[in-house]
Amino acid sequence: MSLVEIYDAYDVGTVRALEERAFDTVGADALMQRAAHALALAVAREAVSLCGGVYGSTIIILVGPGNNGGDALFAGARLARRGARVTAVRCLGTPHARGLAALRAAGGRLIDLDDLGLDPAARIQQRPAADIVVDGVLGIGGRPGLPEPVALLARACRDWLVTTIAVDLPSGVAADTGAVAGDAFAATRTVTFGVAKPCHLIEPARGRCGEIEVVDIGLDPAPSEDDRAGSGSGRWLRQVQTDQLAAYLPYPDAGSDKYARGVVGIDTGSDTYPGAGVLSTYGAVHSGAGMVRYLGADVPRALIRERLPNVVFSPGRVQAHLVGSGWGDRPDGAAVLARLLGDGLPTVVDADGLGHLPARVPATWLLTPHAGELARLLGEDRSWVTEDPVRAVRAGVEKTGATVLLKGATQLVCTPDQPWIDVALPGPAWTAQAGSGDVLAGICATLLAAGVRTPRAAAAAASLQAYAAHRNPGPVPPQRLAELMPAAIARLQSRRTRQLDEIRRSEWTG
Ligand SMILES: NC(=O)C1=CN([C@@H]2O[C@H](COP(=O)(O)OP(=O)(O)OC[C@H]3O[C@@H](n4cnc5c(N)ncnc54)[C@H](O)[C@@H]3O)[C@@H](O)[C@H]2O)[C@@H](O)CC1
Ligand SMILES: [K+]
Repeated sequence: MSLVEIYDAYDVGTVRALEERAFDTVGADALMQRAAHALALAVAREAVSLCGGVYGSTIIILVGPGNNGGDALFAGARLARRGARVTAVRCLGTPHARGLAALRAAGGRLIDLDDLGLDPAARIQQRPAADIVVDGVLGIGGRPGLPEPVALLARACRDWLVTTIAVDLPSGVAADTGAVAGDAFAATRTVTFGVAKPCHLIEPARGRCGEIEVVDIGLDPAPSEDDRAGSGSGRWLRQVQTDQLAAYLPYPDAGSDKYARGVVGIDTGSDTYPGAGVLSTYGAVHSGAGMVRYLGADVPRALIRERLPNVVFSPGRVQAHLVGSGWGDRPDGAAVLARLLGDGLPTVVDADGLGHLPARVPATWLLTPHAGELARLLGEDRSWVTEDPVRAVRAGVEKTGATVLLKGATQLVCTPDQPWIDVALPGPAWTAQAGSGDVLAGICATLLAAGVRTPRAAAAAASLQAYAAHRNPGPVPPQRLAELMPAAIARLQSRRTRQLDEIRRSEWTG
């Protein structure tokens, strides 16, 4: 998956509300035909690249009992009319009647899943005999998980790397949470309709989607508050784009001094865990702070003094605080946080600091837990967080009043009184390593000290780290990745300059 393709995602209830409105204006049949048309085009493009054309390509259409299978069957009919050899495979229940009739009329055929000859006892399944598989088993009406032997087929397609195009979403993933409870299809490409759904943005489901294509079938792309409220959960996720990241970062101008860029006060690390203090300070220093004051324990202090001569070690004016990373069991933790609460400054609380939070904190405070830390904060199991990270990050905000950045494969930012949840740019898997979170906390604090609003600072910091990691792939240690941050910021600044030039030009010509 490339860095960013899609922007807003809505839960199934909201999508259903949008569809209801479109039924009234365009009609259900037209919606399905538009979906089938877009799907057939995507499959045809794949057939051209794999087989040199649609004519003569072999396509298997996997169909379930709902409209997802209907989309797939109508697309199969279009492809059969262009000379593809199309076989539909009945996977669950009774296929969409009109879709099946259209496929048959175009020369396609229907077989049962048993006819594919999968053997549950075999260690290695036969390769499904198709150039392309279209997964129309389950869409937004699907419950997570796949019954056998559909699960077996999903595994066979995945193991043989069969080019698989998912209709709306890969069957087996949970549309609203992004969870993958059991087996699910792993698509090469997912063609989704109207708007994206949370599973297209949240891991592990996102990793099953391959390239994602959102096609316009006539749904309103901007649901109203009523559409969202009607859905019960009202999930609205917004994927940060690289252009937005470039616009969110603070850049100094000729009149900026160190206070305009921001002074960060850091009390992280401990004599037992000095590395966290060093790394969070690296993060702050390399993401553009005007000045960093390190006010933590002696051992990290000595290490920082050796490595970063620009860091100041005396107390004084600061514009944002960062605490908690690598504190370990710190007896005065609660007292430190209570004192900071009185300061009224934006404050990042990371890692061990989260165990000392006052009952309520302002939304200018940013908590940066990973799944285990958020679970502890909420008195839940870690799995409660990972099975539905959107629910969990919202619960974190409700419990504390703070803005919460939930770290992990997908990084979510939730803040009080904002109806959507920001999804940071996805980073490469290499960023999952000890120390990444400490560096990230430092970047967050720098952006807060520069005056960036807390939720925006959190989404931008997490996205900046992912962006830098994408530009420097491989097992780059966190301190080195911090050192690569200036080049990433410079690149984003050039991008921002180009954006502003374009805006000015269009204003002149427009
Ligand atoms: N509603 C609309 O306006 C449009 C819907 N479209 C398509 O329709 C899809 C939604 O259609 P449906 O609501 O019919 O839902 P699905 O096609 O997702 O299937 C729901 C059916 O599958 C069964 N089922 C669900 N999970 C199961 C499981 N784990 N094991 C066994 N059976 C299971 C359900 O009992 C139900 O019968 C969308 O994803 C999209 O592909 C498109 O045609 C575009 C327009
Ligand atoms: K599907």
